Amino acid sequence: MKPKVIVYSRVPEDLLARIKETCSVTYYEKLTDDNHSEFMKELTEAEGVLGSGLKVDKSLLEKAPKLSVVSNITVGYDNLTIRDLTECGVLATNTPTVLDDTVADTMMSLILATRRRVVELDELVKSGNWKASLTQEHFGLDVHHKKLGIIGMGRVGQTVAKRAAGGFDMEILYHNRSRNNWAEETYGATYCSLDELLEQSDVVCLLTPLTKETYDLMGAEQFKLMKETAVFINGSRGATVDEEALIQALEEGEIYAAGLDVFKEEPVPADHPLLRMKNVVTLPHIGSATLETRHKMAQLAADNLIASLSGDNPPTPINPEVRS
Ligand SMILES: NC(=O)C1=CN([C@@H]2O[C@H](COP(=O)(O)OP(=O)(O)OC[C@H]3O[C@@H](n4cnc5c(N)ncnc54)[C@H](OP(=O)(O)O)[C@@H]3O)[C@@H](O)[C@H]2O)C=CC1
Ligand SMILES: O=CC(=O)O
Repeated sequence: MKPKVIVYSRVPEDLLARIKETCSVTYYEKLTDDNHSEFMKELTEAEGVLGSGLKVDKSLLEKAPKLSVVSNITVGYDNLTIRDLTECGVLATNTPTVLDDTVADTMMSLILATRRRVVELDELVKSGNWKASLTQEHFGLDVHHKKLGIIGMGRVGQTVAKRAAGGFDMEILYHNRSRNNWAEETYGATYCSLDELLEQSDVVCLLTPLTKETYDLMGAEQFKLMKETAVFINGSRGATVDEEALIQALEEGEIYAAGLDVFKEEPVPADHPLLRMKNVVTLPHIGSATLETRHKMAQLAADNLIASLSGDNPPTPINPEVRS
């Protein structure tokens, strides 16, 4: 008999068909209040779940006694309490690497948009307010030959460094808990303490996972260390930033601008103060959202699910010790 799985996010048709070859699938394009009770009922029989964002911890695992794999269609896995999954013998998988280039492109777009005021100037032109040659008050700041500080020099961070160093002649600084020799040798990246990075960078790009350690990593103290001409870019998770402190830093001119792909509450409420600021460029958490990359991520998630359920080692496990 085919194992029962729940796919709880929208996935491309060809991949859904592939999963159906080996699994009996209950499919929800997304989880809503309307399908919640049906989903919870299906979960009691499910051996696998695949999608993005479902919070999985002990309380959910108690209601899913047959579950053996949770396949995330994301690289970040702050929605999963890995200790609980491992204790219950449930494999967790994610989708690293296949999205690095696309997410790095998104980060570059936020860097360029904030420093060169792309969105603000687009609005000026479209609103009919371009009446004469622009003067200094509308000029932006350079990106090329500036210092880029990457907090979280991992797979995505390195891919941003590649673009910034190779294409924009930027000098790369970085902060991790441990040294990244490869980034140092390949991109000439310099390891710094967090404070040094904040003090020296013209662009600060946050790309750590969300963990207990990185929750509110950027707060009032950190923004005060940044240059008045520096921009802050967040591609990690909204909860790595104290948004009140960010608003204050922007209002008081402690930093020049911010580019945000992620927010503490998503979707961000329409009346959020950050959305009223000209020097804030926002995106709706679409770092990896191109058709090509989202297909690759869903494919890897499907490979992880199918391999795990057939007793094979999945390509990208988070807690492989479950199988040893
Ligand atoms: N906006 C979007 O759409 C996307 C967002 N993301 C986010 O980006 C994150 C990073 O992805 P990826 O690059 O693949 O992950 P990696 O694990 O490859 O890189 C994460 C980096 O963060 C560093 N890090 C972890 N904890 C800390 C800390 N407390 N202080 C400083 N540095 C830290 C790690 O180094 P060390 O261990 O040495 O500290 C590592 O270099 C994801 O977890 C996700 O949250 C990813 C993809 C898309
Ligand atoms: O936020 C996206 C991810 O893949 O993580």
